[in-house]
Amino acid sequence: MRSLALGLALGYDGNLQKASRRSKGRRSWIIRGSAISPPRNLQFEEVRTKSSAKAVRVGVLGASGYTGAEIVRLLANHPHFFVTLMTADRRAGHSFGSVFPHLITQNLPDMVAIKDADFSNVDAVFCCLPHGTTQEIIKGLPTALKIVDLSADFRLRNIGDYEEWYGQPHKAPELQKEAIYGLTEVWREEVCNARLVANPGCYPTSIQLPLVPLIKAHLIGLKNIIIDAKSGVSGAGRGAKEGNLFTEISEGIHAYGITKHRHVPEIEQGLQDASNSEVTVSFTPHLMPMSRGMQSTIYVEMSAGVTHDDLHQHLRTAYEGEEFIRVLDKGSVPHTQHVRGSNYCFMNVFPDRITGRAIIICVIDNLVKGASGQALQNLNLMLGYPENLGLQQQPLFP
Ligand SMILES: NC(=O)C1=CN([C@@H]2O[C@H](COP(=O)(O)OP(=O)(O)OC[C@H]3O[C@@H](n4cnc5c(N)ncnc54)[C@H](OP(=O)(O)O)[C@@H]3O)[C@@H](O)[C@H]2O)C=CC1
Ligand SMILES: CC(=O)N[C@@H](CCC(=O)OP(=O)(O)O)C(=O)O
Repeated sequence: MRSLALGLALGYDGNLQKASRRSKGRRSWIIRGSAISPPRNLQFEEVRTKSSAKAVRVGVLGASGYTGAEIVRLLANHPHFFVTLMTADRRAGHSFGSVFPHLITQNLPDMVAIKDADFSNVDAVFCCLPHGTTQEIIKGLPTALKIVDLSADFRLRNIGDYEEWYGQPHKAPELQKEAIYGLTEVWREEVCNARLVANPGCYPTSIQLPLVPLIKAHLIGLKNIIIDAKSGVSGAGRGAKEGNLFTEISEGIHAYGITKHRHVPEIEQGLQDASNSEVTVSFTPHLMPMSRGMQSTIYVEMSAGVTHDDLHQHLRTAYEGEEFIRVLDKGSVPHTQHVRGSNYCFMNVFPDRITGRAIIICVIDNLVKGASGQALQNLNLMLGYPENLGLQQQPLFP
C-alpha cells in the first residue's frame, strides 16, 4: 500500500509505464493500458490509504437500490475509498446487510434518510437516486464534495430537452452548466477536472462507445443509424413494478419506449458532439429475461469506399490501450455473459448482406460499465487516482 501511495505521488507504480505522449500540455501515463492524467490533487503527504484516517470518505445516496449496492460491492476492492455514509428512502434506518445479505460481510454504517445525513464525514458522493429527485438534493450538498450522479438529471446540456423528455422542470439549471458528461473514454480530460459528473445511462454508454470514434473519423453516415438494444431487468431498478414481475418478464422479450425512450436525446447529444452536425437515430430498447447485461446491435451505413474491416481497424486503433474496451477479433460475437459483473465493454463489427452497411454489436453489464463501474472509474479520475482502482474484477461466467 505504502509503495502504491508513493507511486501515486510520484506518478509511477509497478503497473505504470511512463508514456511519451503529452495531452493538452499535461503529461499522461499509461496504467495497465489505460491513459490517465497524473495525480494532480494529491500531494505525497495527502495520499490516502484505506487503513488511515486520510482515506477518501465516500457517501452512497440511494444505497438500498441496485446501483448503490453495486457501488458498495466494487468499493470492497478499492484500496483508498471507503463508505462513511449511506442513505435510503423506504429502507432508512435499516442495516445495509439486512437489505442486501450478499454484502453482509462488509463493515458499513446503517442507512439513514437524506434529511438526516451528515456530510461532514464525506469527501465524495455517488448519487444513486431516481431521476427527478436528484437535482434538488445535489443543490443542497456542500460545494467541496466531488459528486458522481448516476441519474439522468444532469446529462442533457439543453434544459429544454430535459424538460421535454423527462416531463418536469429542471430544478438546478445553474448546476447543469457545471456538469461534465462522464462517458469516460470520450471525456476523460474533462472528467479529471470535474466536480460534478453526470454518469451516462446504460443504453447511451453501449451505443456511443462504438459510434463516437466512427463518426469522428467520418467512416459512417449520420442518417439511417438503427439501434436495437436489449437490457436485463435490473436496468429498471429495484422498486416493485407490475411490468417487472417474473411472470411478465420470463420466457419472452418485449420492446418498450418505441420512438419515445428518454435516452434518445442523450444518445443524439453524444453523436452530435462527435459529428458537429445533427444526428437522428432510430432506437428501440427491449426488456430481456435476464437480471443484468445489455446488448446494442447497431446498423449503420458506411461512407463511400469504407469497408467493415476499416470500421473494425479504426475501433481497434481508437481503443488501443484502453483497459475496459475490447474490440474482439474479427468474427467473434460479443456475449453479455462475457462481461457480466465487470466494467468491460466488448464490441465487434460485421458486414451486412446489404452492400454498404455494417452491423456493430456492443455489450456491457448495465450495472457496471452502464452505471456503478463507470461511476467509480470517473471518481477515481476526479480524485487523481488510476481509473481502474476497484474495477479489476473479471467477468462472472457462466
Ligand atoms: N439500474 C441500472 O442499470 C441503471 C440505473 N441508472 C440510474 O441510477 C439511479 C439509481 O438506479 P437504481 O439503483 O437502479 O434504482 P433503485 O430503484 O434500485 O434505487 C433507488 C434508490 O433511491 C432511493 N430513493 C427512491 N426515492 C427516493 C427519494 N424520493 N428520496 C431519496 N431517496 C430515494 C431508494 O431508497 P429505498 O429503496 O429505501 O426506497 C433507493 O435507495 C436512477 O436514476 C437510474 O435511472 C443508471 C444507469 C443504469
Ligand atoms: C430496463 C430499464 O427499464 N432500463 C431503464 C434504463 C436504465 C438506465 O440506464 O438509465 P437511466 O439512468 O437513464 O435510468 C429504462 O429503460 O428506463
